Amino acid sequence: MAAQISPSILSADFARLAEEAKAVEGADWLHVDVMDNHFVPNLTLGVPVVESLRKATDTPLDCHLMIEDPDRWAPAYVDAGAGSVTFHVEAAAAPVRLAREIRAKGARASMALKPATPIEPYEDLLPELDMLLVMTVEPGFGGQAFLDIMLPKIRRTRELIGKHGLEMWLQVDGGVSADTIERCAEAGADVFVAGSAVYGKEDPAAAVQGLRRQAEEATAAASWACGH
Ligand SMILES: O=C(CO)[C@@H](O)[C@H](O)COP(=O)(O)O
Ligand SMILES: [Fe+2]
Repeated sequence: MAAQISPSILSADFARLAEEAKAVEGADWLHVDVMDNHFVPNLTLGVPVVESLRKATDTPLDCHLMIEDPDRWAPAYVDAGAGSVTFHVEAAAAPVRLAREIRAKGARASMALKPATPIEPYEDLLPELDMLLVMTVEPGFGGQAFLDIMLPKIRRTRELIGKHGLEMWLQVDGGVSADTIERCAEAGADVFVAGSAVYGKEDPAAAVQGLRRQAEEATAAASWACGH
């Protein structure tokens, strides 16, 4: 699968969200960070904003829920028009039931791991998911430095996906930029969230294309992608 870029609107101007969403058309996804000031110490947006964004752009919405009780709220984001819904395993009471519900409602189901959460206890859940998100910063804020110490977890997750012969995607989120995206791709990521590295640039659409090119070149040279 080709590398996919998902610009995070957390780094956009919230007073001009429709324009900012249009500024990255050509991206594979638009990453929407939902924060509730409980699961993370920051507050962003909710279902009504996602409904409005859905009407403002043709780019599919990749909703990253950093909220408590995703079991209750995640289905509402599918109804609001999200094409992919990511919940945090640390917050979910019943991750398998929730993933099945998201899929049954017609969206891609994805599960996120904070930096201190290992992948190994969740190996058996992977077939229930369309994507696994390895956080490469502590969730809560854009513009943080990439955590290199997450690279081994990305590698181990890619190995598990290969071991089970799954088609699922592996997303990285946090500090992904022109300086770090190649390391992520080499380690096995194939969906890249980038906030400040896209919206912090003069030409966000060109930044998306540049990141995609770098990721694709690094993937082509990576051993995990041989035969893909
Ligand atoms: O989920 C989060 C932060 O919790 C991210 O999606 C950030 O919005 C990414 O921003 P950058 O680190 O790329 O600036
Ligand atoms: Fe995110």
